[in-house]
Amino acid sequence: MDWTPPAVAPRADAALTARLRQRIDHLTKPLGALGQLEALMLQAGLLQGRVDPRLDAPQVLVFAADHGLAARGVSAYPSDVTAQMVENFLAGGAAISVLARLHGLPLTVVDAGVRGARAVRPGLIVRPVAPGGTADASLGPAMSRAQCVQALELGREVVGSVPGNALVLGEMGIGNTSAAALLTAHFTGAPLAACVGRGTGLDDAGLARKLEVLAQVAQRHAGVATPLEALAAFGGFEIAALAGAMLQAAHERRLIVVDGFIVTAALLVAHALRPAVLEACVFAHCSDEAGHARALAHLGARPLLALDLRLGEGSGAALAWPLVVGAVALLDGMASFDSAGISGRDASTATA
Ligand SMILES: O=C(O)c1ccc[n+]([C@@H]2O[C@H](COP(=O)([O-])O)[C@@H](O)[C@H]2O)c1
Ligand SMILES: Cc1cc2nc[nH]c2cc1C
Repeated sequence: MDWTPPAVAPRADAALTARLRQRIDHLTKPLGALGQLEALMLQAGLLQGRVDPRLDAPQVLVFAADHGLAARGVSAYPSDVTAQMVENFLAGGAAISVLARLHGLPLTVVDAGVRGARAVRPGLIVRPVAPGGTADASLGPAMSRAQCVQALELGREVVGSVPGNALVLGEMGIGNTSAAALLTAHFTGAPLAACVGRGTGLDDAGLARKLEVLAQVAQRHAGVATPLEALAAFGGFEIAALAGAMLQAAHERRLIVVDGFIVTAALLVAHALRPAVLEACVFAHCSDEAGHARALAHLGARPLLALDLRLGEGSGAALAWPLVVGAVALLDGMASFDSAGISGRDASTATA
């Protein structure tokens, strides 16, 4: 499949790493006492190429699309809910709407292929790759090669159209834990059964049926070779757009706050194409959905939170956002041992 991802070069800057480490270690706290936030400080500084990273015009982007495979009864909810939730996002009543408002983050919803027609409004980008969503992956590829490239490019363009240097990414799409499970099994090598979960809340019988259907889909597409072939085989448009968005964001050295299972599945694709995309990624939480922990382990990721969330729509990433803000603010605003006249560790050994 012909598509060249944007360049995402790894940046191993030993001098800047040493300066950041020095700065972090001299803040007025016991060495290492800010734990994972110190790793975040270092990451933000390296990403931006400066010892004093800043968060500028952060944005929430939620990519939405429908899945043909939903017709096979793999979700606890009907596909209609995708379009209905898009309206809820825009009306301000969804979890992500509340959290984005709370944190002063502009929310943009991207219709990458949600069933039904909708008018363009502020906060909504309508760019369906196919108006009805993806095709049923149990019958053939969820999307054509051309559609796959179109969705990847959509994600890139959306990122290019919004300001700022940090993105909180989410998704919405009934059936998309199925696509995410298939992608996770494909990219991590974990057994499919370990990657398939209850999604929106299937009962035991529903989960067994979902696993049966997904095993057929995996079997049908067992020959997929490249990352883009896997993405096209399993879908969906919102996942492909997210992969494109993450690659573009990493290319521009924007910070990406990764939400749950589905956004991480999109990252598996992006990572397979450009491994250095991880340098831009902050992992918000470990979802309750089976398979997310596998994907995170494959990426060597350590998420900030574990709240048993399984909502999606960027809600976990928005909940973790204040931790990112906190880390950057602490790096910027805390006094150093020298500036505050506080005795460092060396003083205790000197008097011992
Ligand atoms: O982000 C997650 O980890 C997550 C886990 C389970 C479900 N979801 C959300 O639920 C929808 C997909 O669930 P399902 O059962 O329809 O495949 C989709 O809109 C996701 O945003 C999201
Ligand atoms: C109501 C509802 C809200 C959601 N938000 C993200 N996925 C969702 C799935 C459902 C069913």
